[in-house]
Order: sequence, then C-alpha cells, then structure tokens
Amino acid sequence: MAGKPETLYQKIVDTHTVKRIDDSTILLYVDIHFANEYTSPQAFAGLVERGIGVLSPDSHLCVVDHVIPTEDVTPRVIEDSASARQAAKLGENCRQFGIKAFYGPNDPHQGIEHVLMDEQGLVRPGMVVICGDSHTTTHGSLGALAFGIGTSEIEHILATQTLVYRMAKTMLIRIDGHLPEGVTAKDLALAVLRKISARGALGCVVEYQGSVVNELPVEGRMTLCNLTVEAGARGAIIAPDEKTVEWVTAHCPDLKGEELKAAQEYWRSLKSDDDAHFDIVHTLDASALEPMVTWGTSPDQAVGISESVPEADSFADPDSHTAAVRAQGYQGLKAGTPMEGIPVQHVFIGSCTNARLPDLRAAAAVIRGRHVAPGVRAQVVPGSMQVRREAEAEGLDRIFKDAGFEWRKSGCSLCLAMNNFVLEPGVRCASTTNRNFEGRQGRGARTHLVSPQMAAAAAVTGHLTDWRKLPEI
Ligand SMILES: CC(C)[C@H](C(=O)O)[C@@H](O)C(=O)O
Ligand code: SF4
Repeated sequence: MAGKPETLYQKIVDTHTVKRIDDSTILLYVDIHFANEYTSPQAFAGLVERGIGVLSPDSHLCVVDHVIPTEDVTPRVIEDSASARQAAKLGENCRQFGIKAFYGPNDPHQGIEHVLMDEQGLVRPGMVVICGDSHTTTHGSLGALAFGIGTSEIEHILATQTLVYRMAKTMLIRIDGHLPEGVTAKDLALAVLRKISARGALGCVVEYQGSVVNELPVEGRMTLCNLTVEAGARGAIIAPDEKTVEWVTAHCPDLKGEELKAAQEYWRSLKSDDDAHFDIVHTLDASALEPMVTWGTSPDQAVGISESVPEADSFADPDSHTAAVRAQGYQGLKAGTPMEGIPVQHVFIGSCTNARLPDLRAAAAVIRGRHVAPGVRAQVVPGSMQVRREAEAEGLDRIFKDAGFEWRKSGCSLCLAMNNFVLEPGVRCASTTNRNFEGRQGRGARTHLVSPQMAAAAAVTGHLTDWRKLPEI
C-alpha cells in the first residue's frame, strides 16, 4: 500500500533523520555546512573550550565575505583591525580543525557564501544545507533543504554533523500565468512579499510551484528563494526539473558515468506528491506584474514602479499602519509621491540576491551605450571572484566602466555596509540587495530594493524609473 502523500520538504527530512527526539523535534543529518568570518568565531571558540574537534572536516567550507573591502586592488587588504582579526581567525580555525576549504581574501574562489556554494557544485538536490546566515534559503532553488542557523547550532554541527531540528509548517506558493516581458524574479519575489507580508511565512518552509516558477531560470529561482526569508520562512524549496539537473550537472564535474546517472535519477525523483498536504496555500497570478520597487524599510513595503508611495491609511492592520508612517519618515517620502522619478544618488548592483552572471548581463544590457547620470555614484560588486572573471571574459566590466560604474571585487559590501564603505545619511540608493532596513547601507541612508535592470536604469537616469521605458539608443 502506498504511504501517506508527502511534501518534498518532508521527504528530505525523512532521508536525513538520525533520530526522533519528540513529536516535533528530530536530530537532522547535515550534508554540507558553510561558514563566514562573522557568525562562526564563537562556534569554533566553543569547540576549543570543550576540547572537541570537527567530526567531518570535509563537510564544511569557510569564506571571508561579510567584512571584506571590495575595492579593485591586488592584493586585497583588510585595514580595519577588528575585521582583519575576524578574517584571520577563520583561517586559523580552519587550519586548526582540518577544514581544507577555506577561501580567504585573496583566494581566487572567494565570493559571497551563497553564490560560491552553488557555483562550486557543493549544493545538490535532496541535500540538507546549512549556514549561520539567514539567506541560506537561496539554495532551496536547487531542490535542497537549506536554511540559516545561530552560532550555538553551528558549534553542534561542527562537532556532530547534525542539528537538533524542530519541524516547520509547510506552505505552498503557486505562481500561475507568465511573467510579462522585462519583469524578473526579483520583481516576483517583492510581489510575493507584498502579498504575504514580512511575517507571512513565519515558521514555514515554503515550496514554490506553478508555471512561472517552471519558467524561471535557475539563477532567478535563487533570487526568489533568497528573498523568501524576508517573509520569515524557515526554508524555500523548488523541486528539481530538467533545468536544475542540467545546472547542477554542469557545476559538478566530479560526478561522472554511473554515479552521475544515479544522482540525476535521484534528483529527478524529488518532488512533492500530487496530493501532499500543505498547512497554508497561497496562489498568485504573475501575468499583470510590473517591475517592483520598495518604498519603505521592510522588503514587503513594495509597489509597482507605476504606483505611488501608499497612504498609511491604506493599511488596515495597525502594526502595518505604524510601520508605514515610520518608514515614510525615515525614507523622506510623502504618501502619494510617484515612485517613478524619485532621485537617487547611489546605485548598488551586488549581493547574494542579484550578483550572479545573468544579473550582471541583464544590467549591462541596459547600460550599454549609456552613461551614469551626473551626481550618481554607481557600483558593481560581482557575487564571487568567479562571476567577476566570467563577466570580464564577456567584456561586461568594460561596459560598466565605460558607463561610469565602479567595477569591484567580490563580497557582501554595501548589502549590509559592514566593510569600509557605507553611505552618508540621506543618500538614496537603488540597490539589487534584499534588505532595506533602517541604517542597513549606512546610518540615515535610504534603500530602494530593485532588480538589476531597474538599478541600471536608475543609474543612467538618476532616478527610479521603469527600465522598459528607456528611450532606444
Ligand atoms: C551577518 C548575517 C548574520 C546576516 C544574515 O544572517 O542574513 C547577513 O548576511 C544579512 O544579510 O543580514
Ligand atoms: S550579500 Fe547581503 S544578504 Fe547576502 S549574505 Fe552577504 S550581507 Fe547577507
């Protein structure tokens, strides 16, 4: 007799359950864990204190990404002493505990953790993938169960390769229709956040299904799963299809012959059963979407570019009303102001949300033959050094530099302004990142989340604008 229908999430949990602890808690086996210099030091310190080692050193990868400056200089030097110590400490910890995969500031593999994990073929469908960073949800795009954890849990994984895991609720978000021309995965993600809110997926692992999800390129699915954590999700997952199988295969040259065939067969088998139960279901038709832009200080405070800053009174929920008033004050925007035409002084193309090769290609296609507007400073920070090299091989760096953009090295950079570059108070930035919180890009700085194409268009016009309406050149 066939078993009870299950979601893909439940199936991955089942194959990774080492032990049941109680009705809702299990010991979960972790296939791969990666760490950055910012959230891992106390975890390693905990191991030292307890005199224990790392159980499976080859199941971890460590990289310096959050605090590293991204100026285009060689060698890269971290001048800030606290940041330099964090970076050096990560290297020391890797050496001490036998972790061979350490990518320091000048390693050719350096990059933002969520970009390089996939590009190096370390994430495969059906895996459990963990990192001490909330945007680990990104990797669910490849059909893995991937989520962020706290420092004490990192210590547990280093020591045991397992995690004490409380089961999540399940949510299905089905996106029907077709994305209109020029509307991207980023716009879709912001539209989902607007619909379900920044708390809308709290405690849930979200599975995306539907025609629009099927049509998205793999990197677009990464963008969508990356932003799903901004709804409070404990994971975002998309069942592997032929695009996924092809993408992962291309990034896993170590898999060959029979082993590859068996892996691919397994990947293709990973999907929710047709009649699987989800605790919550949302549906959205994407056919009428337009490029999106955030107006506030939470990623769900987003509207279409043809819309205006909403009236606070349009939010019935008292918390959302209060948040809107506060956000408009911080952002220096009055309700009723059209989004199109709001001037920007900075443009940032980067982050684990939108700095992969297709993102840079899309931005470059908008910029080609145009120039950054007077009074605007524009930067491109590729998601990894490999993305940077690939972009250079295609001449994208020339397009950006000729247009007046800074072409930088890889890191989180202005996504959270933890290195040596922050925006001044009052500076308004069109940014391809995932968080527009107060002070995220510098105290008093104002962030508008957009797609790479929208960021490129803002750079050349000097204001927020619908990139589809730029005059032909
Ligand atoms: C520094 C880290 C804890 C944080 C996260 O978990 O997401 C960061 O990457 C971010 O994007 O805010
Ligand atoms: S790029 Fe931004 S969102 Fe991604 S890990 Fe770095 S700081 Fe976090």
